[in-house]
Amino acid sequence: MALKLLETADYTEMSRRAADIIIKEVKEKPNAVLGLATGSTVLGVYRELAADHRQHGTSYRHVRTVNLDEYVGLGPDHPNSYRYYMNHHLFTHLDIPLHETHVPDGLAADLDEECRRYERLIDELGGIDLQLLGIGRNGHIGFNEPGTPFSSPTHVVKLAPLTREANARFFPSLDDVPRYAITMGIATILRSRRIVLLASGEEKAEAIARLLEGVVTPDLPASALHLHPDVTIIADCEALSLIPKEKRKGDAP
Ligand SMILES: O=P(O)(O)OC[C@H]1O[C@](O)(CO)[C@@H](O)[C@@H]1O
Repeated sequence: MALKLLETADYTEMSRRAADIIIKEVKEKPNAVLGLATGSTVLGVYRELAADHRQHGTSYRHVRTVNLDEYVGLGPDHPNSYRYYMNHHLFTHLDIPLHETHVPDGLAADLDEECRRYERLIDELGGIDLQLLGIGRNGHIGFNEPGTPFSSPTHVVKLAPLTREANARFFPSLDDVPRYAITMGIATILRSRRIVLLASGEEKAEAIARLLEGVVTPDLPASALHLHPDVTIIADCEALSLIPKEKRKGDAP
């Protein structure tokens, strides 16, 4: 199945287009299950959702959310935990009940059981209607690093050096970046009914070029998306800078 590719002029337009898709989903299905991501790329989307909620009153009262991942060892009060990030950047700006928002528990005593609980939770919610994804420079989605089997459910992962280095900008030093995380697996992500992947900036150009080459391999975790029937990639010019112009419109190979 072909991935749909939407090129945008810049980060702002990328964020607006993604927010529009989410807002439409929530209007059509007020109790939608949204799969959410963290990182820098999606921040603009969350700003757009917050602004739309303030200005137009789109309601999230019946929406449920599940986040992709969380660092092992960081709790909700830690400013670098993904739970803290989500509360701070999105949930407190919407009318969504906090108990309907879910992030893996990075402090769980039994991490394997936490992974199993998270899988059960997603099933009990009825599955993910719309999953938002960023992409790592090495092509990771969630924290599924190169080599992760496509059949993987939610699991504990040892973070790749490149990922720890890329995320060190949020921490006092590289040493403070956790070495492990819990992440939805690739199989978990692929069970979502619809997927929207965002990419912005030149540092993502290589990963996007490899993804659009169309080779499906665990060396590039995002390439698993070629196996899904409904994926839209929204990428700005810089993220598409390694793709010839004539190949940037419509369906990717
Ligand atoms: O948007 P960023 O900060 O480049 O991160 C890309 C991806 O990496 C992660 O932050 C994990 O490292 C994902 O959650 C995110 O989608």
